[in-house]
Amino acid sequence: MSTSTVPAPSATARDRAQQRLAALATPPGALGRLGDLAVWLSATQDSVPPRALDNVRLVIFAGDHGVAQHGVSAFPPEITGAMVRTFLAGRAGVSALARTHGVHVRVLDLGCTDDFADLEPGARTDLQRHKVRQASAPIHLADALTDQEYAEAWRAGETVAREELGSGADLLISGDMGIGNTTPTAALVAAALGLPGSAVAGRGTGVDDTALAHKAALVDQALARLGDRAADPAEVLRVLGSADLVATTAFLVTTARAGVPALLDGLIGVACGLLADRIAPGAAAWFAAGHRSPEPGQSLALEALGLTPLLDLGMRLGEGSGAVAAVPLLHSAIALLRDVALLEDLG
Ligand SMILES: O=C(O)c1ccc[n+]([C@@H]2O[C@H](COP(=O)([O-])O)[C@@H](O)[C@H]2O)c1
Ligand SMILES: Cc1cc2nc[nH]c2cc1C
Repeated sequence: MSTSTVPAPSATARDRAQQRLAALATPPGALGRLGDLAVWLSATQDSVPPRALDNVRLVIFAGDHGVAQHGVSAFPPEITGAMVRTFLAGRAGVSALARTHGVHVRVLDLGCTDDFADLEPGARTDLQRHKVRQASAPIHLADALTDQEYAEAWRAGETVAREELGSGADLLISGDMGIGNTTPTAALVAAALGLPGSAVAGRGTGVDDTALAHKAALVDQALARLGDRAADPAEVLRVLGSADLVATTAFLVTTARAGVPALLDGLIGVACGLLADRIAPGAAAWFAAGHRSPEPGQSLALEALGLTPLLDLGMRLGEGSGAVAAVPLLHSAIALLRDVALLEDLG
């Protein structure tokens, strides 16, 4: 794993895109954030106007979390495997959105308790398996992963990113599936920003007030276990994360290093984006935020990354769904900077 700084998107292309935006046959600033988005895409592609995005790819990182056995979710852990099967059947929320918006979907199992052994060989083609372990350890009681498991999960995330980039991806999205995963991701944000559990804990799949207070207390217990290891972001990820969260972070770092933009989803994607930027400073310049989740930890992490989400629809599904829902806005931004006449051409 390399921790050096990530080269920034092209400043020259950004300046040229900004000039083109200012020269369009629109009142200054009239395209609002779509204009900013087009400028960002130009900088990441080193192209003015930006090229069309015709190979947008989503990888859903799936895994179970030991903490899910400790009263932090409104749903049982068995839902994780059941939803992976639903992705394979193309019937999940994100499947419908991805089909509508032409986004390619792939599912990677890093640590589901379900071994999917009963799946027909034909049905397995969309499920890649790199099972690091069956569920991470409960983070308030033990380190989520060993050093070896961490390294294995990191390599799996790097490999899947390279494969997706090798398929010609021009925008990558990370999605997640894992009952209980809003607890470790809240803990990751808390550790990265020096906040207590009560500031980051949210309702996830819809827990009541009692479970919410319990969740915040478990995050505090996990932070106390972490102690001064909080100074090392890779160690934070190993102790408080999981195989799927490590792989997601590696995927985002690898994407940024390859100079390809990524669209972040809800709490899970943004928490991993924050860790990616801590592990590989500068990575965040390659990220845009698809949507705002009601999870407080997501808003805190977005602010720390300097990102404003494109959509604010109250979505809290995960799976990459909020990012996929924002993909049409990227197409709109590109079309505007590419196709609108210049003021000087009006005659
Ligand atoms: O992306 C989000 O911000 C988000 C917010 C709430 C729930 N989720 C999804 O719900 C699951 C985690 O919720 P929980 O309550 O089990 O921690 C997991 O599969 C996520 O994809 C995701
Ligand atoms: C049904 C269901 C679908 C999900 N998708 C992502 N997280 C989820 C959690 C549940 C409970």
